[in-house]
Amino acid sequence: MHTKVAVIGGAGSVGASIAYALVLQQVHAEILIVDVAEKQAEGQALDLCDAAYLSISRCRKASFKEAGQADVIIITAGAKQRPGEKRSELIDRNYNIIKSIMDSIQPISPMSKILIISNPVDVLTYIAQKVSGHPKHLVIGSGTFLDSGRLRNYLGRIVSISPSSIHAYSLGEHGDSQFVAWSSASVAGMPLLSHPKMKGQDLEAIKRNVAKLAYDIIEAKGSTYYGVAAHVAFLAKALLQNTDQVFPVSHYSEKFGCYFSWPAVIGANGVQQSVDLSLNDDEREHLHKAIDSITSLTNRY
Ligand SMILES: NC(=O)C1=CN([C@@H]2O[C@H](COP(=O)(O)OP(=O)(O)OC[C@H]3O[C@@H](n4cnc5c(N)ncnc54)[C@H](O)[C@@H]3O)[C@@H](O)[C@H]2O)C=CC1
Ligand SMILES: CC(=O)C(=O)O
Repeated sequence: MHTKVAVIGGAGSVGASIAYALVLQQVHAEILIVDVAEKQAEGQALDLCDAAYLSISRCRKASFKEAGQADVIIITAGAKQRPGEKRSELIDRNYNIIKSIMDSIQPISPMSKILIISNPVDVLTYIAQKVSGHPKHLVIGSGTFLDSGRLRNYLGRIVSISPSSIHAYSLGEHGDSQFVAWSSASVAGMPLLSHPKMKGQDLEAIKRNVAKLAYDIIEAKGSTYYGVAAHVAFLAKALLQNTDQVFPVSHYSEKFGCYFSWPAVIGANGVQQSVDLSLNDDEREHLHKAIDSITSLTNRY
């Protein structure tokens, strides 16, 4: 099969769930499972092959070198949070892992799109681009795509409307400083905050509860993987099928000199365009705080 999607860290919970989501979403590609844990990678690939019988996807274990030639290279390798631990606390453990992976997959095919998922994702996306020298628009972090999905689910329950009819973004950092762009949020063509069921809602509490969901899931079952997997498979499809869909993902900003999560048009050329979304003064202040939080870590490298 010509099209290839590599999942590095594919033996782990997030990587294997992404591969499974790609199979279930009928992605027409060969999915390459790559991991330092070779035996587990072999097991995951064999298990996924059984599922792929009912799909147009194919699946096998592969090497780091093969991953470097894939159309989309998804990186989920690395340490995960313990209950109560912040994503930013993973940086020392995951910096070396991302750096060694970027070295082991060289030479990277010039048109490969690299999708970073490992946490802290905004910081590691910056590092992956910096150490590989791969073009900035082809290195993307999953950012707040998952948080925005969680937000839309939460708001959908409040207004009793399908989350797919709600347009609202969590932005900035896939971490504790994320914020909601309330001023641009809409439902069924009307400003979200004008919806009668949004009257009297505590917006700060909504934001806090959405940002806390990852902590709640980790506390309850040790880690999160299905939510992120479904979102990342969707993103990979947009890259492969050149859909020009808009997703809030971590991408490079020339203005701020770092990666942070912001809506972008995603297609075969990676980030095709960063969306010109306007923020009010309060949201702009939150954006600057999120950027400070990210750059306080990236500045170390
Ligand atoms: N961005 C997001 O929205 C989300 C990110 N994550 C992050 O994803 C990462 C992975 O989480 P899990 O899959 O739950 O962890 P896990 O422990 O189940 O899997 C991690 C995998 O990485 C592999 N690995 C470690 N070093 C490697 C290397 N140098 N090369 C290749 N593979 C290597 C391990 O062998 C293991 O299979 C964590 O950093 C976690 O915080 C998790 C959920 C959501
Ligand atoms: C773990 C993580 O980053 C999340 O579920 O949001």
